Amino acid sequence: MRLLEAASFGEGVRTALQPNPNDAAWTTILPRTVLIHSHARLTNSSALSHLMATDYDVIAPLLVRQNKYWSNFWGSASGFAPAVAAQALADADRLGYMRSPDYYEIVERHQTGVWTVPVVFGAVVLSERVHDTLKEAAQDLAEGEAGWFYGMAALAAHLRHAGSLVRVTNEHRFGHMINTDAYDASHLHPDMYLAQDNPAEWEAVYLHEEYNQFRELGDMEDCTDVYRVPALSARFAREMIEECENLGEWSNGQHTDNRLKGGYEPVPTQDIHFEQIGFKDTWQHFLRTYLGPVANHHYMGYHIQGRTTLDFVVRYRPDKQSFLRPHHDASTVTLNVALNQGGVDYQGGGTHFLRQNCTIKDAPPGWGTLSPGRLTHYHEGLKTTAGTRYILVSFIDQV
Ligand SMILES: O=C(O)CCC(=O)C(=O)O
Ligand SMILES: [Fe+2]
Repeated sequence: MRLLEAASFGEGVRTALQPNPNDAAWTTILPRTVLIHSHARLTNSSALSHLMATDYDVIAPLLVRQNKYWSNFWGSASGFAPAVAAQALADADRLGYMRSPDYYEIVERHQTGVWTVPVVFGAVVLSERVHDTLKEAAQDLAEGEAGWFYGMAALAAHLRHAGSLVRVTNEHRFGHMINTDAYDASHLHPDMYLAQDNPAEWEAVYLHEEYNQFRELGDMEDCTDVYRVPALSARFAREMIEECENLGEWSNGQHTDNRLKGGYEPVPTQDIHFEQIGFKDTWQHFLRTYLGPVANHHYMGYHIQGRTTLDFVVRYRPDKQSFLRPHHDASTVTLNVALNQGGVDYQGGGTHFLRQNCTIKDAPPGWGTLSPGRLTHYHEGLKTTAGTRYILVSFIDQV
């Protein structure tokens, strides 16, 4: 097997099929050619062997964006000029998407099988029988400039001319497509914002690795109704600090705050609100999807919808704001997540609950605490005596 990486469809196919003539291995026709786009994730480790076991001219595994209907095949298409191979590229230009009546059934795997379709993207296995057609399509594409879409559309036009059928199979779960529509390069860490778009990838990197064990963590001894939550990964914690420091627009910790509706903050911190770094939507998704089950487990009957009064990152420093005086939060439940390591990155600090007389201190980055707001858990931020302490705070309400 030979593995090739290419920046475009044309380049990839040309390199695979028209190789260096001095390289003897390249002059043989390969029994199969597999094209895989960087957005395709074949998470089923048997995906390729399932596909190789078939003997179709062209077969693609069904790959769908997570929680979406967007997939790597078209159920139907308009604009093919039949049997005019020379016009393949013009065809690709004219090609129009049409949804077939059974599209949803196939995407949701209510019906499984092998389906004949006009065009596929993402990942495709081609038999040696269509080698020449693949070569023609590659020759059609100008040096390096044709992208994946035109490449695959031109290939589909050539295959149609040659009488070869393009198929997609949903007989197995093969994997999914990455969604980069919302990728915003203006963020320092754009992937951190894609929790909703690519949940599997996001969870693997940004959710705490022990998240699923939250049920095993009971009430904290001597700290009634306060719960430790394995919320976010250490990498999330680091990147969140970097994202905030990259923006650098920390408030000055004064009572007057024009980011707030009333313009007044009774218990001001030096902070950056999630609106300022464009993280609000992602955070609401996190609360609904991941924190909701935790809150409902510990505080029976409490369902988080993603509504909060404020979400922000606080920065404590001995020379700037170093502590926060006792107060009640404007929340029903507060989530307070450590973003860096007490005893290492800073000295002192911690959350002290006055009525319960307990202190949460030196939690590892990514670990959070849930505590009731407004009435029972009067608390303060203890003095940071050296270094910089960062925490993420979210004031959560059910309605
Ligand atoms: O420093 C802490 O852990 C407490 C922070 C806090 O109470 C708040 O931001 O409302
Ligand atoms: Fe607070």
